[in-house]
Amino acid sequence: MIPTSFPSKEEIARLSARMLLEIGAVDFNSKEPFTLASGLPSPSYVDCRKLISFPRIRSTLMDFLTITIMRNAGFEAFDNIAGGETAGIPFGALVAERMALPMTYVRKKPKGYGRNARIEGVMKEGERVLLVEDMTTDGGSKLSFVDAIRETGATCGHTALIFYYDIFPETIQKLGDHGVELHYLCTWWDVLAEARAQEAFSAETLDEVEKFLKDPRAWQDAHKSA
Ligand SMILES: O=P(O)(O)OC[C@H]1O[C@H](OP(=O)(O)OP(=O)(O)O)[C@H](O)[C@@H]1O
Ligand SMILES: O=C(O)c1cc(=O)[nH]c(=O)[nH]1
Repeated sequence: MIPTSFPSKEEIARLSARMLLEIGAVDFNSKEPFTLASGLPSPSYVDCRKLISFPRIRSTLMDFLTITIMRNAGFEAFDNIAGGETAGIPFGALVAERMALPMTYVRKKPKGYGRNARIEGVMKEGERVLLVEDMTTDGGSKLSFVDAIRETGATCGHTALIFYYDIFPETIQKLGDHGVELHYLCTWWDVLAEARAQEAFSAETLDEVEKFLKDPRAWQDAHKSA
């Protein structure tokens, strides 16, 4: 069903951060950092894939994402919703259902056999495609997905996701230079504020994470061989 009530951006961010914390989708470990898709280390990791297993939270967040897309980009702005392999696919399906639009998905790489496609489902020339993903760190995967969509002759000027790192200042610029606008529900700053309010992790852990969030490149340089 198409959502018709529009909570404020701030309320959406606060509630989304709380939901991610409540289901244990947020992990902090500065002693054994996570390796990101970019290959770089991080003391924090958000696993939005877990959301699909929690129907109440999943449904509320997908309503929030649909509202955010319509409020920011327009109510009739898209013809086709594309999920990014892998984590973006279920969210793409859930948003497409809410917006009553066709759905497709984009592979990270051509399949290698069969049609050797990167786009699955039907995507037509001239269609306005919204790329739906779970999250973005530095936007690298989004550029590749958008390029695959554009190769079909469709247009793609927007990507919508649940979680945006918001610590690499060049991310929005990089996407903007590629003609892509970013829409999201919450960031590390929302999660950190909520984690502090709830005392969800030790103060020492949160201080170390904040150090990373404030200067991620310096933190990564110091932990590259960790
Ligand atoms: O490159 P960015 O735009 O900053 O986003 C980071 C990517 O990392 C995750 O995917 P991952 O490579 O872990 O694959 P998965 O979706 O198959 O789990 C996530 O789903 C994003 O696509
Ligand atoms: O950049 C990534 O690979 C990444 C970071 C993160 O916090 N969560 C995730 O699923 N991927």
